[in-house]
Amino acid sequence: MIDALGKALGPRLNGAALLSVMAGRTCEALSEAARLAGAEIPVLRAMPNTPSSVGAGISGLYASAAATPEQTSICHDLLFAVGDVVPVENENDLSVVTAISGSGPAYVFLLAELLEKAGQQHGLAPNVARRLARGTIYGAGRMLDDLPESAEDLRKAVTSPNGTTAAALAILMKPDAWPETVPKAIDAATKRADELAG
Ligand SMILES: NC(=O)C1=CN([C@@H]2O[C@H](COP(=O)(O)OP(=O)(O)OC[C@H]3O[C@@H](n4cnc5c(N)ncnc54)[C@H](O)[C@@H]3O)[C@@H](O)[C@H]2O)C=CC1
Ligand SMILES: O=C(O)[C@@H]1CCC=N1
Repeated sequence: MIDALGKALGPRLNGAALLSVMAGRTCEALSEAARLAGAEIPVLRAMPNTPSSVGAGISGLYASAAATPEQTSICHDLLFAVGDVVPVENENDLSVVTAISGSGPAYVFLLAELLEKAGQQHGLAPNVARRLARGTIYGAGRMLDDLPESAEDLRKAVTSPNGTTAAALAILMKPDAWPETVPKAIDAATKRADELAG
């Protein structure tokens, strides 16, 4: 697709910079595609995420050496219009950025799905379970954003001694549960981003 796009746009690209949001595809491969299409242009790569659609995105941004500070600044501002921007110095880091924040909303949505289903299995009406699951994730996200405490400290503050949270976390924090599966999932997504480089 990028090759076809290059062919169509090539002659008009000179003087421009290319900001790609494609997972995996490297600046070098994109520069080469543009070069084949007759344009020598600097390439920058961003990894945004879907919360950008509600102005709450977070994007990793990498500028190849060929990009000018002005081009980098324009791309930063473009992404900043829909959320926060984290510059990365090494292009390779975009793979783990993709795994954490690019794909990350899906992990949170999965948690929302599972909380909602569990609530229903315990007899809550679907709309009640849905409101509770979504409201909880929204509120916890707000706390993470607004408060200076670490995620660990916020978790501990919810966990009353010998209470309900401790009972749930004893399952989720078993060594072969989230502490093992979350890093494994991030490894798999990072590896896939590397593979998508081609
Ligand atoms: N979905 C996400 O949260 C994010 C996706 N990306 C990147 O955005 C890109 C698109 O991802 P998605 O939107 O998830 O995929 P998608 O498969 O949902 O959307 C791709 C769209 O491109 C269209 N398309 C495919 N080939 C085409 C062609 N030759 N000419 C014109 N249109 C064509 C398809 O019909 C489809 O509407 C990928 O490179 C992905 O890595 C980046 C950050 C986040
Ligand atoms: O799933 C994907 O490959 C893309 C990249 C990040 C989010 N969606």
